[in-house]
Amino acid sequence: MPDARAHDTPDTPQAPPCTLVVFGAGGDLTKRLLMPALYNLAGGGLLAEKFSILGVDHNPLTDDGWRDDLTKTMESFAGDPSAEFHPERIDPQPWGFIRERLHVMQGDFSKAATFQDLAGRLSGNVVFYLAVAARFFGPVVEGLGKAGLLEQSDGAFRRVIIEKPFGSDLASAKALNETILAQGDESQFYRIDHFLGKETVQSILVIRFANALLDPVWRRDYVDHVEITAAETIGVEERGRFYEPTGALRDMVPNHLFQLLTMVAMEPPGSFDAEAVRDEKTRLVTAIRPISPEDAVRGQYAAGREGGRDAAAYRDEPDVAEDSRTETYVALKIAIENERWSGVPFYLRTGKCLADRRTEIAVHFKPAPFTLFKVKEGADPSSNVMRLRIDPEPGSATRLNVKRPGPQMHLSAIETGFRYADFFEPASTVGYETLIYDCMIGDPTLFQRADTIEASWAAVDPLIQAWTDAPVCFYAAGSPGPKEADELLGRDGRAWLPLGEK
Ligand SMILES: NC(=O)C1=CN([C@@H]2O[C@H](COP(=O)(O)OP(=O)(O)OC[C@H]3O[C@@H](n4cnc5c(N)ncnc54)[C@H](OP(=O)(O)O)[C@@H]3O)[C@@H](O)[C@H]2O)C=CC1
Ligand SMILES: O=C1O[C@H](COP(=O)(O)O)[C@@H](O)[C@H](O)[C@H]1O
Repeated sequence: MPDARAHDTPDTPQAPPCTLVVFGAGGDLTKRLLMPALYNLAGGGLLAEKFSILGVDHNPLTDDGWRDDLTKTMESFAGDPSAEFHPERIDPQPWGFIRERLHVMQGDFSKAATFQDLAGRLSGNVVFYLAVAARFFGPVVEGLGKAGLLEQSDGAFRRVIIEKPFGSDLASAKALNETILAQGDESQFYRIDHFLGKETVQSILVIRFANALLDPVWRRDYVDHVEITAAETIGVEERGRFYEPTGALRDMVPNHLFQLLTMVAMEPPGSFDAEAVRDEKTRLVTAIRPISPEDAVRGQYAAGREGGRDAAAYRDEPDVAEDSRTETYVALKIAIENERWSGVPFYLRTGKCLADRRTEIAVHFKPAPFTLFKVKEGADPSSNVMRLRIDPEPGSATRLNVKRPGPQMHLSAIETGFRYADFFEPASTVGYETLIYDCMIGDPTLFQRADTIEASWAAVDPLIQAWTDAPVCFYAAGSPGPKEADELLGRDGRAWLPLGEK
């Protein structure tokens, strides 16, 4: 069954009628993520009868051909646990709803004729989805602007969803913002970060601000340090061409990891108004002290063992140079210069081909102040750690000390927590449902504003500059990462939570 749990509560209104124009109709994102998301929205009854989809691609597709291709792809997901989206079966009703609304036109993104052609076909509300390589973001928005397709008249909206990566450094992100904002207003542009479509990421603000138990201790007086991990077991697979000039820092840090950082560290906004939330995010990112190369580790996977099999080195992957210095791993120590977090280090790590697939935030609290329970030298009670688990098993776990049963006052550290799956039905959503729906209803809360993106690039720019031609530290595929990353925390008398263990 399609699953639009995020929206299928009775008070969730249907999105207004609109045309979704998908640039990159024949692409991977369209097949693997956009179509499942639309299917789920249709299943939740959240798309209007007058909703339609118009694909644009330079490949010669026909309406029937595109419909058949997408039907086959959707059906191939059913029951395939390796697919991002794998319902038990594809329900013909919502898929039929989407299928009959699919239309496609051939067009080159770099040709003005494509946009003139589009202008002849569109009226009313339109969301343009740029499921295209980043080099086309600027040209497509310029094409739309010059053809008058971003003019909002007679109460109709024209909005543009822009995929990632948004720029490759501060200068390019600024230039891209300038290009797009010359064609329309900030309120028309929805810069996507798919981490914000994850239910558990959105839940961080609820956990922080809706629990009186946590809110007062979420600050430097009680928090010792925070770890943010986005570890993957997969390598770059077939994406070497994209990954070589990109690397782990650009691919994951100023976007996904900083979004997690803002959720866990921002001040409470005055309201859940989109601009109030985004103002606080920008304020937080702006408070990051420029990251010094001494507080950063860049690694690259060498050959190793992963999942009981030999795993290739990054340099042996397709489309990767044999002497590549692109990093597939980053570890950072970040300082936030504000009243709440001054003196509390935030350690971030992300990488490919690691020992574990895990996205989580671990808040390490300071030790209890009183040593009443210090049983013997070196046997202090463990510090409390609250782990907000995002992937692969959403939930949370908190380490507490309890008395071990027995005549003596001996302590044990236990973990108490919850798994979303124990309380809510498992979702087969892909995360893009929320984002597409929010754009249709004009709610930009979960999208990146121009100033947040620029502040994020500004924070990592010193590293990008310092790392041009810098060597990488190697780590074996399937390992927890380079030893230099352990030393980064070791210098501060701390250690990462181990990867490869629960
Ligand atoms: N795929 C994914 O899982 C994810 C992708 N993204 C982002 O989404 C965007 C799209 O990615 P993805 O779907 O993988 O990209 P693809 O290259 O698979 O899709 C782009 C589509 O546009 C077509 N195209 C290329 N050049 C032109 C042109 N000049 N005029 C018209 N059509 C053209 C391509 O055709 P052809 O194949 O012939 O070149 C292809 O069909 C990127 O920005 C990516 O970073 C973000 C997160 C995940
Ligand atoms: O955007 C990206 O994210 C994925 C990781 O996302 P997840 O939702 O699977 O955790 C990463 O693999 C990819 O390199 C990056 O471009």
